Amino acid sequence: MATHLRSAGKKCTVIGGSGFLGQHMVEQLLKKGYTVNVFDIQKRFDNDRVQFFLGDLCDKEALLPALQGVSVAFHCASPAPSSDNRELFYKVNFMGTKAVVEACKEAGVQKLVLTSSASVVFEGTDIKNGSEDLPYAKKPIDYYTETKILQEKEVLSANDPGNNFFTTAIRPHGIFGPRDPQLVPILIQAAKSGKMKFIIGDGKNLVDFTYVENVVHGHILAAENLQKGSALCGKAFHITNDEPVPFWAFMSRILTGLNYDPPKYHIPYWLAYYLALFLSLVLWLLSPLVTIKPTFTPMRVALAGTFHYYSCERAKRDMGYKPVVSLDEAIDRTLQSYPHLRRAKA
Ligand SMILES: NC(=O)C1=CN([C@@H]2O[C@H](COP(=O)(O)OP(=O)(O)OC[C@H]3O[C@@H](n4cnc5c(N)ncnc54)[C@H](OP(=O)(O)O)[C@@H]3O)[C@@H](O)[C@H]2O)C=CC1
Ligand SMILES: CC(C)=CCC[C@@H](C)[C@H]1CC[C@H]2C3=C(CC[C@]12C)[C@@]1(C)CCC(=O)C[C@@H]1CC3
Repeated sequence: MATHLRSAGKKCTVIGGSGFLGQHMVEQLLKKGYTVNVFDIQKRFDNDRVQFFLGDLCDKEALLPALQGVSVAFHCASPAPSSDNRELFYKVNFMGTKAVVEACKEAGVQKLVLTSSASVVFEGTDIKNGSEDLPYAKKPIDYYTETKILQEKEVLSANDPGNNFFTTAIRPHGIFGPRDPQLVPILIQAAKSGKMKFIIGDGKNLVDFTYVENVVHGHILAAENLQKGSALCGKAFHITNDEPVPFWAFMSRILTGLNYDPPKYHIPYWLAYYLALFLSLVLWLLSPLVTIKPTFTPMRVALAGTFHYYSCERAKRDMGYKPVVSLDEAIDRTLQSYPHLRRAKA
């Protein structure tokens, strides 16, 4: 059945709809004819076609009005990984997600699609073409990821066909695109302050970077294919660009595209890792006196210096997923969208 027919008359709620991914979700859902509610802790855009509900997702009572009459809820809210706030990650990603599940059931929502993360299986060592069958990380790279694991387990185990409640999780990796507040802005900030001189390791490690519209496409396909007896029920799916790329080639392309020099000196992976670890220890000791957010954390060094790319064969097979925007086109569109980060040529 054509997508526009399947989506006719569908009403959905995007929890976290004011965020980077959330806003792109809202735009595509509206284009596909959905009626869209946004539930978020803040309102970051205006759109007459969207009904906004402001509140904290940890509060079930606040969520309920946003879920009335809705058939699909997309849960893509999370504190930013860089907030580095243990209590907040636990409260929002774990306890809050329990509240989301409860509220969906109480409001009679039939489908819940969670935005998880491919990092739930990443322990800081190489993953090449990893499938969804990899076990959850026993030692997740940070506390954000630890709570993404708890969150994903909570949502997948809530799948309950007997009560007409179906759940699934999308695991994207390295989302980028227009309005992303993380990847490109952090990279350019690091370049501006002269920190992007070194390639960690030999620079050959392949990584997935996934264009935001492909991530959105995966979520919408998941919602449309999630039904009684489908292979999606209670399962997680990688959504990638299906074009793994050397981490440092990708970074260099963004840097040169915005008129910054690419990194050219190599530093051994373990040296970078232990330097970052030492730096975080020093900053932790100094934290009662001063708060400094380092650019290079052990987590970022691990992400920058290892292979970690994932197979999206399961999504292709079970929901007919195929990236809709190629990596080349995605990078061009992203570069175009950041004129304010472009360095004036000397
Ligand atoms: N960006 C990436 O590369 C990847 C992201 N993901 C996942 O994708 C999802 C979306 O990420 P992204 O769009 O980048 O994140 P954003 O931070 O841009 O968006 C998340 C939104 O959720 C809101 N939010 C946070 N806490 C609450 C709360 N307690 N109640 C209601 N709303 C809340 C945020 O508000 P505020 O800004 O005020 O906190 C923000 O508007 C997340 O679940 C993330 O874990 C997964 C893999 C990769
Ligand atoms: C080495 C350096 C300073 C690179 C700058 C880019 C990084 C800020 C990004 C490179 C890979 C990104 C990434 C995430 C955040 C931004 C990066 C570290 C996530 C941690 C975001 C949340 C997730 O669920 C997993 C992502 C993995 C990749």
